[in-house]
Amino acid sequence: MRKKVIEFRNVSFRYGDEQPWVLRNCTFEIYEKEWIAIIGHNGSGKSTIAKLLNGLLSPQEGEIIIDGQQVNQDTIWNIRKDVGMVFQNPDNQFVGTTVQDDVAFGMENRGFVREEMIKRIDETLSAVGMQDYLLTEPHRLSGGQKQRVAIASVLAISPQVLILDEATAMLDPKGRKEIMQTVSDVQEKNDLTLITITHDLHEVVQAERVIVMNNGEIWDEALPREIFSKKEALRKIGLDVPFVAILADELKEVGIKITQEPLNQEELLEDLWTLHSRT
Ligand SMILES: Nc1ncnc2c1ncn2[C@@H]1O[C@H](COP(=O)(O)OP(=O)(O)OP(=O)(O)O)[C@@H](O)[C@H]1O
Repeated sequence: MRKKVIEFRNVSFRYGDEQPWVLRNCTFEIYEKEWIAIIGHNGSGKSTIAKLLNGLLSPQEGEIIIDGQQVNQDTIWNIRKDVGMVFQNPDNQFVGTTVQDDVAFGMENRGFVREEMIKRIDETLSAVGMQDYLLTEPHRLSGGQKQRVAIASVLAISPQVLILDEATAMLDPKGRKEIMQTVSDVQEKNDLTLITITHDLHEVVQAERVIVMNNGEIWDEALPREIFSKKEALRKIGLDVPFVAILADELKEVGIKITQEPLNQEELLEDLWTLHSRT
């Protein structure tokens, strides 16, 4: 049985006493080494969940438990070591004048010894393919390279949980794909629990489980295939479905017997190929 790493218990949150609730009675669990995608329309509360997870915000109601510890003022520093976050805009995340200074920063704050820091800078930058840029100034990097360095900086403090909050949103499709490949590799190598908050459907189908937010509430929680089979309902709450799923429906309408809800082109082609070989 997998270990529970994150637990939201009846969490409600608002940004001020006079403000509307932006999360209402949210309950979910996330297990070690799981890859969870959180999706939902703009303003549905996804980033607020991320900020609650590493203690940037505290809920007015309910409890958040991370690796057995309730998130509160006493546990916050331990929890920030356990939960690393990468945001949308890489330029807001740099503090060092060179790539290596930047990766060192989080470790310096946590009192790592120099030899360990050098080892981790080397390991984490190699893991994201940026080992040749140690002395480069961050502003000279491309968007994708900046996000790689941001990921290395987070990995350097060995978190259990990595949260990517729209971390690929500013990249082109090729850059997105490359970053997600890197993320998937580091997740596997470091046994990370991964939470990706995203509007990108390619990222969503890669996850093991999807949490769908709607107006601050959990609307559904299921495998990507189950989620994307609810096409009409998803559209009603302002979400897209993968093109390949729409195409599969249209093929069914003209009498082609698609057997499963495809998540990508390969699955649809495989299905069509099997049908073709039977006829
Ligand atoms: N600092 C803040 N002060 C007041 N309200 C806020 C603040 N940050 C977010 N909100 C509001 O809280 C609600 C949820 O915002 P949140 O950023 O969590 O949504 P989201 O699902 O991540 O949206 P998006 O997909 O646009 O990033 C929105 O109505 C937003 O306007």
